Amino acid sequence: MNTTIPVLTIDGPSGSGKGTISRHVAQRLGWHYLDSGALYRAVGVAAGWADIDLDDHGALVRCAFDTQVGFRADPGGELRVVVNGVDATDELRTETAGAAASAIAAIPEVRAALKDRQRDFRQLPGLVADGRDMGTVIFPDAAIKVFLTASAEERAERRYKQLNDKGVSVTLGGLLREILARDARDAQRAVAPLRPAEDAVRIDTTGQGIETVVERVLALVKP
Ligand SMILES: Nc1ncnc2c1ncn2[C@@H]1O[C@H](COP(=O)(O)OP(=O)(O)OP(=O)(O)O)[C@@H](O)[C@H]1O
Ligand SMILES: Nc1ccn([C@H]2C[C@H](O)[C@@H](COP(=O)(O)O)O2)c(=O)n1
Repeated sequence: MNTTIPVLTIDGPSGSGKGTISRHVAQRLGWHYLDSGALYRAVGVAAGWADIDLDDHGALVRCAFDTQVGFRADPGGELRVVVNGVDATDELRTETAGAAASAIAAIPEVRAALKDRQRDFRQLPGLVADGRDMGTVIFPDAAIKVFLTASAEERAERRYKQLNDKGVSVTLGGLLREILARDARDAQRAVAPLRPAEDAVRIDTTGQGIETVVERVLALVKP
């Protein structure tokens, strides 16, 4: 593992703002960005395209090894995710894809299959990596580790607004149930469960705007 390249890990539960904050911070620092959840989502979506049953662990592990995932910025600077040659960005962001990703992420061999791919993102001048186990398993030597939280109610409201803005019809109650179910599965699995690294700085973002949180994280990098 290359330990000379700086890494900032940002872990936390669904809707805590990991992706948003990580992208802003990476941009401000001029560092690379790893959306590790997109890899799990991509495998889940690719498995769906191939009609693989979520109980067929052997086929899911092969799918994790075989699925090609590419990241590229569109002309507006938005990150697009290409799965096996298909732009799957919108499909990856659905709650169905999130739930499938959470289910396959509980399979230890799937996690092992994706480990090196995540570590390959560690490139100069530095990396901001977001997920569930960035600080605990993938980059345990990271210099700065953040664990973002927010109340489940606020996370559901954020997701509700995000989906409403996209014209997706959902209910707040349904989103809250999905978030709580995903939190429980991600935190209770046997391997690499969602939890803060012992040396992580915990930031509760409830009631805090994006800019405030970005500045709090940047302050850890440039004390
Ligand atoms: N501090 C914040 N205050 C208000 N809204 C926020 C904040 N952080 C993120 N958001 C909004 O909440 C929504 C979810 O954020 P984001 O997708 O970054 O969360 P996430 O933790 O990466 O979720 P997931 O794990 O499901 O991918 C987005 O619409 C984002 O703009
Ligand atoms: N490092 C990671 C990243 C993601 N997962 C799993 C668990 C999540 O519920 C799911 C989707 O992630 P998201 O895009 O919402 O960040 O993928 C994981 O286990 N480990």
